[in-house]
Amino acid sequence: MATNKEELSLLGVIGSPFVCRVQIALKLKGIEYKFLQENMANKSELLLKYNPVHKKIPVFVHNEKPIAESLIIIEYIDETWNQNPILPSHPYQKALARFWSKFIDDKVVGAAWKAFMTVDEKEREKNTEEVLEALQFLENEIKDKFFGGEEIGLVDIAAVFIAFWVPIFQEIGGLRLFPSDKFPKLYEWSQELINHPVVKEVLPPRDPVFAFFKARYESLVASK
Ligand SMILES: N[C@@H](CCC(=O)N[C@@H](CS)C(=O)NCC(=O)O)C(=O)O
Repeated sequence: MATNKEELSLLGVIGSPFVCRVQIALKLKGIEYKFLQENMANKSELLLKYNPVHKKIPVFVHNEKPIAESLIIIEYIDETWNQNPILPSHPYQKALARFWSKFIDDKVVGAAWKAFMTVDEKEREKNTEEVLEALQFLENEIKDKFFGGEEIGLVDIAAVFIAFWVPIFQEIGGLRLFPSDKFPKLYEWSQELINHPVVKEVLPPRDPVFAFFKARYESLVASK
């Protein structure tokens, strides 16, 4: 547990899947922290100071020491606070968890975003195909309730983007990014995840997130 001496803060915005990942990890550990709301249209001095390389959120700050990149932050949290482990202890299982969470960032996040944020039909199709191909690997990978087994682990946290954000992009963009008939196991997993009490508490309310991305999509369509 964080002691009184620890100063913990998280720079982020509500509605970011990467920030949400860190919030899930902190909640699973039962760690209290201060949430510092960032303004992405006018990034704060603090963000530029703490993440001068990427200038992105989330940034987790532990006693004035900043850490960037959601998956790296989660590993740091897991190594710093032992309760409710997020990564497996066995080196091989740990390597697999890292492999699949990186796979989600490399193969799903970018392609899903590109499929959604374009009006070019060819781009949509190409990126949708990439997402479907990647999701098939994940569909084959689920053996238990969660990727982490009976409990939520690193891959589940990384994949919250698939469970919560991808269906929003799918609906707004009229895409077939995450069809439940094609990925029944992944769909069932996604429902378990978003209804898990910890995740449910941390997830942003769907309606404003939906409205935010819809407005972005409509302005993209209008600009073409
Ligand atoms: N790989 C990073 C991605 C973080 C990211 O893309 N954050 C977005 C918000 S959702 C951001 O800060 N964007 C600001 C920018 O690109 O200037 C992570 O996992 O933390």
